[in-house]
Amino acid sequence: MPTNVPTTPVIRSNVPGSFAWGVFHERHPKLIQQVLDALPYGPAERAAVERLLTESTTGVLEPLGAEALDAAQWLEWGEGLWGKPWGEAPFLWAESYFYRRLLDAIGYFRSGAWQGVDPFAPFKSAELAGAAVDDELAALSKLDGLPETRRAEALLSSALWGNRADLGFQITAETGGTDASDLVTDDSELLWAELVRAEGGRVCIVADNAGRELLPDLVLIDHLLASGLAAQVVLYVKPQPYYVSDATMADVLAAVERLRTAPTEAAKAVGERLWHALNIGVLVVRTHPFFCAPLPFHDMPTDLRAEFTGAAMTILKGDLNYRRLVGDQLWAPTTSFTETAGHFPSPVAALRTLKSDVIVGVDAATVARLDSTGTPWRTDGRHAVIQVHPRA
Ligand SMILES: O=P(O)(O)OC[C@@]1(O)O[C@H](CO)[C@@H](O)[C@@H]1O
Repeated sequence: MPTNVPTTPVIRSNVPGSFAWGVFHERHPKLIQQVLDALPYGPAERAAVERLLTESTTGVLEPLGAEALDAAQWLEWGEGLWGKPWGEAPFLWAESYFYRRLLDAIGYFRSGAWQGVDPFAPFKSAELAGAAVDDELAALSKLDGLPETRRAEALLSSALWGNRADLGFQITAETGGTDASDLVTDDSELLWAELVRAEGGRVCIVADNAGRELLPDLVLIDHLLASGLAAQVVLYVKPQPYYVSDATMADVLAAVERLRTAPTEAAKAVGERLWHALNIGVLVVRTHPFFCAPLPFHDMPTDLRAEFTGAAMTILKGDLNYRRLVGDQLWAPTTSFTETAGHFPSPVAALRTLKSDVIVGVDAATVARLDSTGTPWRTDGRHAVIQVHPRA
């Protein structure tokens, strides 16, 4: 690259007052407290969690212990960063490592009683069992009477705004509510057109949060399969607990069960169809270690790239997947989506509510309007995008 071309700054968490700084210094302390309150960890786990909080706010990056199965992998990913303050690492990298170290601290991977116990399960279960989910499932019955396109639009919209139900975000969100909403870029027509164009193909969905986000995702998946727009859907989930409420296979099973045991016929029927779809392999759930890697999708390994190649469309849900798709950098918001997401191995769509500084693909007039409000529109979860990079 010529030396006089300015590069877009990578986001780091070392600027006091910035969103990224707040995640480490405001959100994580509250999260740690909630984790310690939610399960009766013993003195060793509690002390390790407290040490992690101190290290990640005032200390330097320490590598995983040599006994960890992924120690060598992380040593490589963190080359040049070990021994430096956490805030000097890219925000995307540091946050990902924080969650890996949290699992380490609570003994998730060590053989012993806490092995495999999801530290976020109490929050995820409470949300799934809550009255808000009852209401959302009951509302499904109303969709049955709608014309096909209205129904499809409603399902897409629920999957999009379901992304606001992110338990990590809710720890420090000031708005919390689901009232105001603003779709700052809306490529939904293009998304449907692309799905129709490639009708009967394989659609990949890279999930984000469990519970109130995964349920509408599953309902959308049911629609894609039932309408024939997709012959097969591959749903990608995290291989381990991550970013508080990110969906794992256990969360998929819990959500399907919640649908199957719902009090309304419409929700039950979706649950039954999804169960059957799993049985016959038209719905496949997959995972890959890279989904918890601290890197952008640009750097995905060859085997994962091969999985996405040939998909009719890949739909990426949520804020973190967006950051990993376009790069966790302070792009000018008018930078084109295709310029930043065009590296993805299949046509790609982002369904994301805005909960971090990264944003591309917004027209100048909209940026000016949003900036003039004086509100933190990039991070307050009240705005969203549907962005598509179609087939050439
Ligand atoms: O990916 P998601 O669930 O939509 O959002 C993840 C998130 O809450 O975590 C990060 C900060 O911790 C931000 O990118 C974003 O606000």
